[in-house]
Amino acid sequence: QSLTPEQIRAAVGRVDGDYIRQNTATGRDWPSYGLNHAENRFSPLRAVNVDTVSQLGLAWSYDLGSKRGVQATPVVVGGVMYVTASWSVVHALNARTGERIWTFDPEVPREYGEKGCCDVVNRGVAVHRGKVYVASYDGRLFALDAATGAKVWEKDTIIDRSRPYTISGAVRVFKNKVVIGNGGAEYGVRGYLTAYDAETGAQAWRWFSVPGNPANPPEDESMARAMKTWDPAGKWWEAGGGGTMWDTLTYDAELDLIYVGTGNGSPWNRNLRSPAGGDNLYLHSIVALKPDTGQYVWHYQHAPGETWDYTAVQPMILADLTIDGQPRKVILHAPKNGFFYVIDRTDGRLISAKAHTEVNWATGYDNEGRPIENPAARDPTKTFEAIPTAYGARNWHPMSFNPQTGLVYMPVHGVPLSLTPDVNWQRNATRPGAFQSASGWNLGYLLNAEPPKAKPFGRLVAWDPIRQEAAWAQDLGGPWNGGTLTTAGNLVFQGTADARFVAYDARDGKKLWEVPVGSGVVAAPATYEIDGQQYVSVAVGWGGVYGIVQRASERVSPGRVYTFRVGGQAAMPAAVTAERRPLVSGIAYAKADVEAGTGLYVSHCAGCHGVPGVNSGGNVPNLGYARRETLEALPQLVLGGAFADQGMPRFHERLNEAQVLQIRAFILDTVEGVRPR
Ligand SMILES: O=C(O)c1cc(C(=O)O)c2c(n1)C(=O)C(=O)c1cc(C(=O)O)[nH]c1-2
Ligand SMILES: [Ca+2]
Repeated sequence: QSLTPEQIRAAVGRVDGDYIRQNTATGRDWPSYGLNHAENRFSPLRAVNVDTVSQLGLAWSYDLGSKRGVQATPVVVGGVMYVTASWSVVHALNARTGERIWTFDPEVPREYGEKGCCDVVNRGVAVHRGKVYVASYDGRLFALDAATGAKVWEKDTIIDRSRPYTISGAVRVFKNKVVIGNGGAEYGVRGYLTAYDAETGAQAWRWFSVPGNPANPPEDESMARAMKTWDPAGKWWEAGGGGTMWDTLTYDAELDLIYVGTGNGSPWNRNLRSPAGGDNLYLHSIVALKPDTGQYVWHYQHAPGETWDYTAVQPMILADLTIDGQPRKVILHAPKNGFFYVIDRTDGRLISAKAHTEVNWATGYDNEGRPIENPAARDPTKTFEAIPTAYGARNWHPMSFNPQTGLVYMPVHGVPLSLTPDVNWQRNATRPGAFQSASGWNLGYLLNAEPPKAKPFGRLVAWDPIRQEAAWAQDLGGPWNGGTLTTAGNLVFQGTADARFVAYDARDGKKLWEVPVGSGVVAAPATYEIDGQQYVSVAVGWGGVYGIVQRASERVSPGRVYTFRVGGQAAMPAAVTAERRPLVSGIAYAKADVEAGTGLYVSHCAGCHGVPGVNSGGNVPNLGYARRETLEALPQLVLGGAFADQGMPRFHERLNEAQVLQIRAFILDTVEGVRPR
């Protein structure tokens, strides 16, 4: 049952692009993040199917030892599973038994935690010719020996260490090149994608998604063209411009192109970034590049002049569909902005775009493939409650496409947020009331300065991309549910925010099976076969940008991989439940401090700790429910760096004791406002 290093080396040694393509027919392994290069997450395995799914039982579980978000899709080859947990730690497991083979910890300095917007997460590894590749949160890329976890090479992918670049995304390997982007556009960075030789780590190419300083020559023609779509008066290059490529990436072997989705602008607010307007290429676009050189081929920009933290980085799927009687090679794409896009991947032309949920920033698309905008959506003087919000109608949670049913299975959600133009924005200035500005955020908007009116929701939607309409939907109660997997057994698997793992009939959405798991689930499941037995695995661990501050389940177990098979008999691990504490009370505060404390809380604390007392917190505690002793000692804890090992900054250079007491006054006063009487 146990695997020797020789067996592992032989199994992973075989993996390359051809291997991944051949595996598409059998689905025996799960050799890359989205299963195959099309990233459709459709497994041809059918031993687990609508008739047998009710017999699924636990085969094994494995404790990842993490307390923050777990977003990885496990990669499984030849009976070995590679899965990542928070802080970019890699675990190699025997996929038959759950036994640990090795772990690799890149030892991300915990003070790096605040340099990323959205939790210290990692979406997974790539494997190729005997190596495992992972990118760490602090931007280093590692090649590891698949059998031992020993480091083969390491590269610093960050071009400017004075900027808060981070990496959350899963690495991909295409044509013997390791490709990785990065994040940081909430802070102010210039997005780029880099390819490295898989064997040696030597840099092969780099493509920037937005232009740099116009005083310097553009890197290539695509940058020369892009430059004309930005107003130099905005000095966008000082704030980096954004366009970070922090998630989706696919390879089209047929057309020999890679497709990458780009992110939002830095700062968010275009009126400040590029005052004269302009499309601001290549923000919020899908860009086709040549895999050998990184050369630009075409782009499609869904949201010209992006200004709402909308991003095109949400997972793409490649498919061949018959549309109006014609066979079409398409990209299926449902980014944050609420539309579902079908794009011709031979030339980047829009075939169709349809709102799949409530949308108020645009009413539809014109014949040129441009959105018809609602003018209020970028009014420089008024608050706009964009729908969807920056949390997206969808986010990075992977969707799947089942060619048998013709349906795309996507987690859809809404988290309300209002945007008020921040006319006093100054780059990198810490300003009370400017969200997370003390950590270096550069938005150019105030968040929720006016309370939003929308209500949060979450559902699983089965979308027909040809008819551009929903075939069925399941209400999931609240936002931020896991990614999906679909199979030839006509199943859809999804973990939920309220800590369940569920299987549905892919045809009609009927719920067929569910099991409680140890915490809310955000990652997508994987399935594979070993010795004729089909397994279904999901990495569980609540987190991500919404999960930091809120949760939908009181189960708060550490990150864990659960693996199921028909007839599995293992005992489910006991769940850890959040300690139920009352709203904090019994501490005196000065009412006069509340106003100043509100501004400081928003600029220093809100991004991780949420709004005190309105909910019981996410994977970072809500201070409205803190122990009294904690709040009594708040100045020492905050200024002394008591939680530095968990990623909380030591604030002694940013705050003084009087200011921490102002923050505490805000916390306590907010708690009084929500305390039931
Ligand atoms: O602009 C960026 O560079 C960037 C990076 C990331 C990231 O790397 O995780 C996220 C976002 N933006 C973002 O807007 C967002 O909603 C988001 C959610 C998450 C998450 O892991 O839950 N990451 C990110
Ligand atoms: Ca962003």
